[in-house]
Amino acid sequence: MLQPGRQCSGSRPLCRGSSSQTRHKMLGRLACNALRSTSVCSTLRSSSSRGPHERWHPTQPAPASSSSSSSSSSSSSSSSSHGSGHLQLSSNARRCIAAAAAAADGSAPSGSSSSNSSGNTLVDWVVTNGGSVNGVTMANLSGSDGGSGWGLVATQAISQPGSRLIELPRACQLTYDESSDARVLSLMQQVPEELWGAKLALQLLTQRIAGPASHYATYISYLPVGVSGVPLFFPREALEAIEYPPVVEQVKKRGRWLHRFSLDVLSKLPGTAADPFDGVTVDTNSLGWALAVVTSRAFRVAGPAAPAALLPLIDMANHSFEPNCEVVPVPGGVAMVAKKQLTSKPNCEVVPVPGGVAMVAKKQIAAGEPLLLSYGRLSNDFLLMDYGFVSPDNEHDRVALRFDIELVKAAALTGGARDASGKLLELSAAAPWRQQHLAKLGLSGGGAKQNLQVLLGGPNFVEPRLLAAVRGLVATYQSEVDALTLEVLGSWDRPLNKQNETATIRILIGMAMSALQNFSTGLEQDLALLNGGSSSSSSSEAGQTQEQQQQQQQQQQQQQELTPEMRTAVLFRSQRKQLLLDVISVLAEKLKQVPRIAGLKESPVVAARKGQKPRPASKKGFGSSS
Ligand SMILES: C[S@@+](CC[C@H](N)C(=O)[O-])C[C@H]1O[C@@H](n2cnc3c(N)ncnc32)[C@H](O)[C@@H]1O
Repeated sequence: MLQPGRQCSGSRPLCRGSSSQTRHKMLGRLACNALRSTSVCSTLRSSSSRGPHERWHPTQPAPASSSSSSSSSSSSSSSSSHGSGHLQLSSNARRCIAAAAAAADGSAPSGSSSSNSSGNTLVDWVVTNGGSVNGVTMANLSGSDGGSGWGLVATQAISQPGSRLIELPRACQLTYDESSDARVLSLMQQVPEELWGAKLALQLLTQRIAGPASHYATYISYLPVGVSGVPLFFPREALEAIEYPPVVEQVKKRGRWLHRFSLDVLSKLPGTAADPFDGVTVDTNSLGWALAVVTSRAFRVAGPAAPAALLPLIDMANHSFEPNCEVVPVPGGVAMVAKKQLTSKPNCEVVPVPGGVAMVAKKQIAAGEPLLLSYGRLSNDFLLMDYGFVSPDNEHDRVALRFDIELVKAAALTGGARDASGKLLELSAAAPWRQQHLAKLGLSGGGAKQNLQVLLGGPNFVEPRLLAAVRGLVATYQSEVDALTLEVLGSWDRPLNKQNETATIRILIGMAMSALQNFSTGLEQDLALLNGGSSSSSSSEAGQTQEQQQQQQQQQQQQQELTPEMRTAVLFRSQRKQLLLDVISVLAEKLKQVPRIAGLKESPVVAARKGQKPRPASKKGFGSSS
């Protein structure tokens, strides 16, 4: 599932992240993940090492490789100086990219020799192309804004919320519409709708390959060489170390699509009339780079149905959940333009001018303060997959579980759930009314409405749908469930009865515990890894053999040498565990409170046993039934 990019003001997220590292290492990893083929991996892995946050440079090859001997129009250049397995570039591609990079003098924040030293060129480019930049500059904030790489900073105090800091007319946005190259549009039609980022990636690649001829050459020279934090480029061991199937599967799916599309579609283009890439073969690596740039930076300015856009300069703003800026659409206008035939009467006409976008201040901002945007209310899954970082204490974070009745049954055992007579609960969803209940929640019955992913975390700690499902499964009688709306069943305020609520909470605890058990390590071990192996569990114990001690030392050394990707993977999974533990502790507290809930009745079974007349389930106070 790809996340839609950021939208303007208030709706979905807008931008996607970047960071960088060695391009070829990254590309090799992408291919490895996609192909799982040692030979291809080792071929692509031969790489030169580059520092983080590097940008394209005149001496640096483009992320597009020649089709080598198979391409008629892209005669292979001499092989690269980076080693025998290095990807070869067509001389055409080299020329283009070199010139594109030469169009800018900017540099990457790492301060490496190949990087731009300022963002002035990009600022100038925006202004030259009809945009405006007021009191903003690009800066390497070295993480002081909570981000990484380039950031934006206020050069003067901004006293008025709503002040336009950067304005980009349509001409400054890298996007596509019906007037774009028909060959690119035709390629885009072969991209599945949910991979919206890949469509814009194809457009980005045409501009990249066009080199200095591209209107966007300056902007492209500021794009990161690699997007290292994004798991699409993780080595296999780091990807597996994430240990969280919703992310790992999605990353693999993206990798597989990239590989297939480049092989089945893009590799066949050179030499044909359908080729928009000037004879340059766009391979998995090139497409992967473009996709990662788009998913980490693109904005969906015109809503999820319209094409995404790259917004030069604005996309240098780093993310915060408490941003001081936002991106808003600027309404279009009209312009009076001369007709082609000036001799005709009238010789002028009024034409609509499409709207642009602006980055505006949300609040007062002091001079020197970083300018930050929210990329959206994203869980760490999406921050990691699309932007390559995770946010600690992310209130939008959730852990996704797959709803499966067998897992719920196991969770009932793990959580020690009991039925109204005190016996261990034996759940069954077999009764038709239970199936209907689950189907109403989209958790059974198949069909388009089925979505088996349920979430833990967030303000309710448990997705209401899951709470409603479990309460329904635990209920003894159909009438208990039928009497209530799904909304009521999914609300913590409206427990069914004491026994049902107790068993429900125990099952939910059991689900969270089972999810924790799916990880191969505990939270403590992860924290120790992140802290360089300094946990008490890793200290030498008396009575250890020499071999054991050596092994332990080796482990500690590995811990200290966590690669950046491994570190990200371990950090991510440790946060999943922390979230699950938090959910368990809140649920345990709720469990304690059940006997104290004022007015909460006994289950009909217990009530009957105690000789009370069971009250019929009532809709009173619970809203209308659906
Ligand atoms: C739209 S770009 C922002 C500009 C980017 N820093 C650059 O150097 O080009 C998004 C990328 O910036 C980095 N980034 C942004 N906000 C961040 C944050 N809060 N923490 C860590 N990295 C962040 C990530 O690499 C992300 O993929």
